[in-house]
Amino acid sequence: MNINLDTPILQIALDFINLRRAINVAREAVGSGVDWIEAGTPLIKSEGLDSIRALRKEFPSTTIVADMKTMDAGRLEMETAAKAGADIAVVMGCATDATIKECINTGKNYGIKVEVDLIGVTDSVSRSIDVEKWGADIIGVHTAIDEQMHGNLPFEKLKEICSKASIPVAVAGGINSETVVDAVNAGAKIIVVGGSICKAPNIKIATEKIKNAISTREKVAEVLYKRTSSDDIREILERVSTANISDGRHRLKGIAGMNCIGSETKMVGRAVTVRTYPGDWAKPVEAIDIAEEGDIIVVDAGGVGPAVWGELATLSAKQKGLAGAVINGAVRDSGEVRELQFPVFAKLVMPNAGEPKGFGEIGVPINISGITINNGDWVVGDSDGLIVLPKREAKEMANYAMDWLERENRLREEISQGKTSLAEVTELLKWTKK
Ligand SMILES: O=C(CO)[C@H](O)[C@H](O)COP(=O)(O)O
Repeated sequence: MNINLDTPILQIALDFINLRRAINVAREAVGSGVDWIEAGTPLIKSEGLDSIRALRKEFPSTTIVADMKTMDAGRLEMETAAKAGADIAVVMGCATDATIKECINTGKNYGIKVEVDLIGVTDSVSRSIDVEKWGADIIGVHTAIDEQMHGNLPFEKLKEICSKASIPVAVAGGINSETVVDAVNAGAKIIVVGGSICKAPNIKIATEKIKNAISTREKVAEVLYKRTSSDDIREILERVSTANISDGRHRLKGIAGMNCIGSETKMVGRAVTVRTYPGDWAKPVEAIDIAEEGDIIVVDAGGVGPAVWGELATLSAKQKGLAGAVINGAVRDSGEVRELQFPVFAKLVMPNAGEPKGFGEIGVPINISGITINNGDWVVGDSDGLIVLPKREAKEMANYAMDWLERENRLREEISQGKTSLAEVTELLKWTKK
């Protein structure tokens, strides 16, 4: 095959574990303008090289890329990919020189192109020069999905690598309809897009958006398929659910047994922690004045009454622009609190308050239902309950949560479009433990 470099090529990366889902998405994407199809590494690992055979059969005239991510045994892996029907196969740039050379020679022997993926390579510019010298056909500039969760994108070295390479450069790693323009402007000839097409509820619209951005070089605004690199994660946390955050963090435990008073249950903010004693409402109320706009007062009053929070505290917190309150103890005036439409999560509701004695502390680590909360940690509440994001890990947790939200958007669409079930769509039984 010859690679036509006149216009950038759009390659879809099918990062599914399930071949049937992958083929359905590929069908829609190719029909909407995707040029090349990549069998993603998770697909090849879960369904084997049969995934390449199936794609070849389904798309006889489309270029198929096998993202083998070869690290060793270069000859065998390139040979089997070629025999399964791949046109291009991928070896890792961080593999040994011997493996990369073996892949390139095998590619030449079997008539497939070999791409060297520079994921994780420290000196990616000099590695790209070396692999071109050895006869590689494509250089892949790539930011790993896991790295994307820390806010990294593949553009840092892209321009320099493109300017030095005389073979095509492919770029991958969280490309969406905005960043694709940066990729093309930097000189990338092959644009690899996984999530922002494969997780889209509407594959046609998602593909066309990216195709348009490539051809016009104008960014098409996107709210999903973005990862934040800053600590200002409020916008993401307002979009995702506590379930998304939990799933993204390997089913992280939330705080159970706290109910929200009122219908306004979504709450996002940084914790101002308060440790007090049953019924002593002095420190919780003092904390309202210390807190800043958007914060959440999180009180540990031992999980028992009398009440340490009520209508007037709620009104004060609302007026100050706080985002909510969590009371591991009791709340009163629930009717009035509800009317104020301010999220207050509490363990108990009772009529009697205690006295403001002034014991306890503000801004100290507290523990509610086995979950530690430090002052400044992010807290998210919704109709499922509460979840805490430790401040040092919050950015990454928010990005993973967003990824889960995007995946569920796609699954929801597949379930409703196919009038089928979650088990059916995901082939659940096939992928459960044997
Ligand atoms: O090879 C991959 C991961 O190693 C992906 O296929 C590639 O990163 C494209 O997917 P996304 O656009 O979701 O980053």
